[in-house]
Amino acid sequence: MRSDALLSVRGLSKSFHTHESRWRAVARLLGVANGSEQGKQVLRDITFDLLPGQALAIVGRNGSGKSTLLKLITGSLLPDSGSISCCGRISAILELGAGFDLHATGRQNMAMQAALWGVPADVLAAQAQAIIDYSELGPAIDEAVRTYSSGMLLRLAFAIAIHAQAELLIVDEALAVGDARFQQKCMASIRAHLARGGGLLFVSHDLNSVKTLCDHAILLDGGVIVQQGHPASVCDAYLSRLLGQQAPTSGPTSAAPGAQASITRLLVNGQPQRDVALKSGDWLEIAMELHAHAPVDNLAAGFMLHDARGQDLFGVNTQLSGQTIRFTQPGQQCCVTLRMQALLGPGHYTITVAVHDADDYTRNVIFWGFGAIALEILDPQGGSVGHCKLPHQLSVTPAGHPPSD
Ligand SMILES: Nc1ncnc2c1ncn2[C@@H]1O[C@H](COP(=O)(O)OP(=O)(O)OP(=O)(O)O)[C@@H](O)[C@H]1O
Repeated sequence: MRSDALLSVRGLSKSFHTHESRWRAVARLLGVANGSEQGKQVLRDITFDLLPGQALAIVGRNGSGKSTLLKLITGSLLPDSGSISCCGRISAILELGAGFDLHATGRQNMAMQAALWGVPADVLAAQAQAIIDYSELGPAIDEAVRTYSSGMLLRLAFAIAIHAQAELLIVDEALAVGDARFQQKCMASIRAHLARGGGLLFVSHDLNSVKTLCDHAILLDGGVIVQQGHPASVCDAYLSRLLGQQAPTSGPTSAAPGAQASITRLLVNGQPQRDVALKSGDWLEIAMELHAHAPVDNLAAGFMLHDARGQDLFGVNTQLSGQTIRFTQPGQQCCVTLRMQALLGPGHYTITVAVHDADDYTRNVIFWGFGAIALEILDPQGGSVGHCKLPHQLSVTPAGHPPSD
């Protein structure tokens, strides 16, 4: 264990004994029966540390064990083996509404939840109005929680969790139900919590949120950690597994084994280059040549621009622009060309290139080049900040005299 860790998880394993007899459960608890013999093992030998100020994402497909891991950490489940140590209090939003008494009001639930997380009564009394204001629930705070929408449940749950001033905040999927403005407010509060040296454990299928919020990620598959590291590469590895590919392809183009077509050439501004530097406002051309190995219908070729954290900024594909790629016999070829004006702020970007089934990007994946092209935008003129460099006019005129067109 790292001495500076906020949360330390070592060799954690968990099985569920769904059809276990009472006698066998007793024998297992007494250590005279092997727990893994009969149970379904959902987590195996999980080890990681979470440091103060760190935001750690756990990603993985449905059933990979993410929620079980969070339940072990919050103590609502017990592990078969391994240890968990946390230097501080934990506040968690696991399933929205879980832990709330649906017949009690928001205000009453606030008091019950705070007590559950060990918030002292005087701290709660001092914080109560701030929690209510933060939730923006207004008079609904005195209505029964069973009448709340999922967005209102999130407002209450998050307001309580963030004001509990726990060292470790755990959020499982919940933020997705909030409206955009409340989500941004949650994100800002989480960042402030991290800046104060708190930790975040974040489970989400929304990879953009993972990449925006977290600085480290763990990929769970079949109950084991299969990769950990920078969120962008862990998210790429996760998508790779979902798409049935071995590993992210960031280098030269390659065809998936047995694919009905392959990419024979990928040119960036007419060159077989993978790194390109442009001035803001320059044009970028990506040309991709496809070669059929077998008849195939209904393919789409697409491009996604990401920022330096891997977050999606702009995506386009042939299906979205009403064009279909179809090969009726082997040997046929086509070229897909994207011309795009780089109306971008200075910085580093990547572009993912993919060819897949037009209706379902997880099917018939011919090629998926994560961040296949690295783009640097140079902007000697400056004049604005942010990812976009939109055509604009900014003027100062005497009051009452709007600028003329
Ligand atoms: N109480 C339980 N009894 C038996 N099996 C369980 C129980 N809870 C979870 N499981 C099983 O454990 C496995 C992991 O479930 P878990 O909910 O942790 O996955 P997850 O990664 O959070 O999935 P999702 O993304 O769908 O929320 C699944 O196969 C699930 O069916």
